[in-house]
Amino acid sequence: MTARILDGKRIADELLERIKGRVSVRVAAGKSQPGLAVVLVGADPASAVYVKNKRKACKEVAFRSFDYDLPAETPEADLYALIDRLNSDARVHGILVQLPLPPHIDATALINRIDPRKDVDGFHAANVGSLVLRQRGLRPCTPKGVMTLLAHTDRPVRGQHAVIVGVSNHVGRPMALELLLAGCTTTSCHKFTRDLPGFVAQADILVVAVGRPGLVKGEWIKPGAIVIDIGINRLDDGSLVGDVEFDAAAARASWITPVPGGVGRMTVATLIENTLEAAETFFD
Ligand SMILES: Nc1nc2c(c(=O)[nH]1)N[C@@H](CN(C=O)c1ccc(C(=O)N[C@@H](CCC(=O)O)C(=O)O)cc1)CN2
Repeated sequence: MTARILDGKRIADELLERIKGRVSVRVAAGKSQPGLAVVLVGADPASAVYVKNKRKACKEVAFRSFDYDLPAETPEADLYALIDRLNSDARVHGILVQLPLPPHIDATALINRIDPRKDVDGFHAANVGSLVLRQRGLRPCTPKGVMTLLAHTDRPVRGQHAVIVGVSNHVGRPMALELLLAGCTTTSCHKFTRDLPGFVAQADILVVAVGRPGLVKGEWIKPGAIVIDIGINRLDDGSLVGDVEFDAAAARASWITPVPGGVGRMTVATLIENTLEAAETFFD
C-alpha cells in the first residue's frame, strides 16, 4: 500500500476560506469584526515563524490582529497587566500567548489569567476541564485540527484503536481525549512505555507528538493505518522533519500527514476557527 497524503495545507486553506465567508456575513449584519491578540515574549526563532503565520492568517480572514512583541526580560507583572487589559477589551475575542515563554515566567499562571472565553488556544484549566467533561468550551488547536484532518479521510474514526505517542499537556493528552470522545479505543504511550513498537503496531490511527526525528520506524506501522505526525524537528541542514520515518511509513499506511504541510498548518487555521467561535458563542 502507498499512503494518500493528508494535505494539511489544502484543508487549512479551505477552512480559512470558509471562515472568511462567515466573517464577511457577520460584519455585513452589523456584528463585530473578530479580533485576536497575539503575545510574543522574547526572540525564539521558531516562535517568531509561528506567530508570523498566525498574524498572516488573521489578515487572510479579515480579523483584527493586535500584536504584542515584548522583550524576553519583560516582568511577569507587566504580562499580567497586559492580559487584564486584553480581557476587558471588547475588540478582542481571542488572546494567545506564544509558548515557550522565557524561564522567569510561570506559563501556567499566565495562561490561567486569560478569560477562558478568550482562551483560543484552549489551554486554560477551565477549557481543559470542559474537554474532559465533554462540555462547551474552547479546545486545544492541534488536537482539534487533527480531528478535522481525520474527517477528511475515507476511514471512520469511531471504533478504531488510536495510539497516541506523547502525553504533553497541550498536544498528546488532549489528543487522547479527543480520540476517546470520538469513539476510539485509546492507548497513550510515553517515556516509560516498555514496548513502543508493539503498541504502534496495534494502531489503526497513530498520532505521534514527541519531537524526536525518526522515533517511529516505518516497519512498525500496521498496514493500512492512518499516521498523523505532529513532530516538527529542524535538522542541521535547515530542513523540517516529523517524528515518523516518512517514506517507510508511507509505504504501509493508508493516509499520512507530511511535515511540513500537515498538522502545523491545521493548528494555525484551528486557532482562527476558535477565535470566530469565541466571538460567536460568547460575545455576540
Ligand atoms: N500558544 C501556543 N504556543 C505554541 C503552540 C500553540 O498551539 N499555541 N504550538 C506550538 C507551535 N505552533 C503553534 O504555535 C505551530 C507549529 C507549527 C506551525 C506551522 O505552521 N508549521 C509549518 C512549518 C513552519 C516552519 O517553516 O517552521 C508546517 O508544519 O507546515 C504553526 C504553529 C508551540 N507553541
